[in-house]
Amino acid sequence: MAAIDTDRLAEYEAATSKTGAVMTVETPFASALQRKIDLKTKPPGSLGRIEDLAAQIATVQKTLTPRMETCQLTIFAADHGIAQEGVSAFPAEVTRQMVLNFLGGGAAANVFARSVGVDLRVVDAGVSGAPFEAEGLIDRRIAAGTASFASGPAMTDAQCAAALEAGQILGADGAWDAVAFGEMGIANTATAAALGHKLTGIELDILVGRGTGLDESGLSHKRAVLEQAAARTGDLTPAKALAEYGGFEIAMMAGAMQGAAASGRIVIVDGFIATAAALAAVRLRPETRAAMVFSHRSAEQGHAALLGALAAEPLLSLDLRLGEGTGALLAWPLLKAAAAMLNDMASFDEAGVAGPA
Ligand SMILES: O=C(O)c1ccc[n+]([C@@H]2O[C@H](COP(=O)([O-])O)[C@@H](O)[C@H]2O)c1
Ligand SMILES: Cc1cc2nc[nH]c2cc1C
Repeated sequence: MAAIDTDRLAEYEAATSKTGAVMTVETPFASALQRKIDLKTKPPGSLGRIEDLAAQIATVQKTLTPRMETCQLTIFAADHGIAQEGVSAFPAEVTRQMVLNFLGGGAAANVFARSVGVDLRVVDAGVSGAPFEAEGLIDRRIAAGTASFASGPAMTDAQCAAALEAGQILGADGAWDAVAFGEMGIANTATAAALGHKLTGIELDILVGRGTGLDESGLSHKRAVLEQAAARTGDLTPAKALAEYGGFEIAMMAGAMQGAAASGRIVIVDGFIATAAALAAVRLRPETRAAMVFSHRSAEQGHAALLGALAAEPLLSLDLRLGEGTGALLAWPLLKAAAAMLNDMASFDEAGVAGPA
């Protein structure tokens, strides 16, 4: 199956614990951090995963007083040649129409972003048709959609490298305490399943799901299309897998995750497609994993398996399957609360509360 660079995998595994939280290696910083958490007025460990989250945020920001006040969501949009094979319940035009909906402020991502105080921007990574003339859209178009990976590579190596690079720059700009990435692309659950399969060797039967709502026969057809497409190639390096079976929004999001992690930011990972992008980012640069917070477990069938491949334990499980970064937005308040716990909660000494007997 897909070739995994075992040297780099060891590096990645060393950076993560089984729960997906950053492993606390015994350093003076890690000890001081654990002590600070344990001295808060609560039985040790009683804030559960919020304690792990606080520790991860502090470790990524390299401070015992992390800031978690501002967050930006970037939505990457692109079209997929594989949509021509009838693998989605919706027509490909919806990608373009939803970009306009994001710009008009009417999509779920806009509504959630406003409700949790997150900034939102939209990037055209490669939507079919002519370039948009709409104001407010960031144009990083690689091409007007990928080619169908049923019959050949989705994109050239040069297009893949350009998408990763554009993403790296976007992921590192601004001055946000955390960044989240969402996507919009009809048929991109097919792309994410094929890419996930090539990156991990997990069977397509496990990774292929209903996406926007395929019925039983649609699902069988999608599986058959993807089985055939996957059989076109053998083992692939992560970069080749991304070019052969990826999408422009997925490659750009993978680059953005790398850029954000490299600049010391927390990266909030959304659903199934975003997790496929996260997997590509980590396979290409294992150190990216330490910055990732997995927001939720999508209802899309293959998401649990992809999360498992990243040793990731998501914060929420709400049966979402929308994408757009909606799950990441809903998890954002938990990150704020975790940092606030570390910064503002009284210690036993400060509050005059007796510690454990
Ligand atoms: O994020 C998820 O877990 C998720 C699961 C299913 C569908 N989606 C969204 O639905 C679109 C892809 O679905 P499909 O059926 O066209 O492959 C794409 O725009 C995604 O944002 C997203
Ligand atoms: C309407 C619609 C909105 C979406 N948002 C993300 N993926 C989507 C797919 C559809 C079909």
